[in-house]
Amino acid sequence: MLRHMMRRLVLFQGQHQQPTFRALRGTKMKTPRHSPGLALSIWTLSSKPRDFSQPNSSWSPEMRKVYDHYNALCATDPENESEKSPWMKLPSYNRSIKYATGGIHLSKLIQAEARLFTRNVKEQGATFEYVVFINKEEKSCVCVFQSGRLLEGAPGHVHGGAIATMIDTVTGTLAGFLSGPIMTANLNIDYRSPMPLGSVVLIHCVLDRIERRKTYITCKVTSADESKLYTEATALFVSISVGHLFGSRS
Ligand SMILES: CCCCCCCC/C=C\CCCCCCCC(=O)SCCNC(=O)CCNC(=O)[C@H](O)C(C)(C)COP(=O)(O)OP(=O)(O)OC[C@H]1O[C@@H](n2cnc3c(N)ncnc32)[C@H](O)[C@@H]1OP(=O)(O)O
Repeated sequence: MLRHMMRRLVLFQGQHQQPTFRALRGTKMKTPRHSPGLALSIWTLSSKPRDFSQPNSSWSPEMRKVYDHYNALCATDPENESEKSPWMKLPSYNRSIKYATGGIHLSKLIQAEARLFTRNVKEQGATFEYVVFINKEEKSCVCVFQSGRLLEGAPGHVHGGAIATMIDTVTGTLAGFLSGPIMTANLNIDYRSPMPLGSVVLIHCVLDRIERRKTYITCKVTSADESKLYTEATALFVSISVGHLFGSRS
């Protein structure tokens, strides 16, 4: 019975509205009989995932203002409907695997009820509040990020590891958007000035270049008005087969 249910699972990538990783290398995939939202769940969690990129009451007026600005850029101009905006807002879920088929490693992951690191605290505003907007034409993205009280490092300021987490997440999101399944191979960070805890910052990322399996992204973190530079980074992502995550190197 369990095996039958497992076969009906489909692998999801959290940052995209549509399932993108349809197949694990070496495993046969079946389309679920029901739509993902209606499919039987083998765990007790809601089958309708929460989109964390929606505004919530923990957001400061500044966070909301910057979000509204980029969200408006995503809208199609009503006077020129044939021209689609290059901007799009990415939805964000707290689990990358929702319905998946696979072997023992994958079922262990499910049993562990894995959650995305940046979205695993229920209390809104306590840790990472962020939304990523991608510009498809420019191969760039901007993330609006509000740090919460549980991310303190130096007194009153954001922990360097939390900043690195956000840089990895946003550069990785852009690299994944452009190149498909990837993993971080290298991340270089220069912390230029301390980031006040609770502040709203922008994480700007742009594609530098793609060489074979390597996608290079550059990143700058600034204040919301872009007058202050907090952090600079470069990141290298290497394209992988999804099987790489489950022990296969093919
Ligand atoms: C399916 C994934 C996506 C899931 C998304 C789910 C949705 C979730 C939603 C939202 C998330 C937002 C996004 C988050 C993103 C964060 C991602 C992470 O943090 S990943 C965790 C940290 N990273 C690791 O644990 C990697 C560990 N390392 C490895 O597995 C391997 O070393 C790997 C894959 C990086 C490369 O191994 P090889 O065997 O496949 O390939 P080789 O041949 O070694 O390298 C290929 C090329 O890359 C260069 N290279 C490799 N590592 C390098 C390095 N450290 N520095 C410079 N070059 C390197 C090599 O020299 C080679 O270059 P030449 O093609 O020959 O020119």
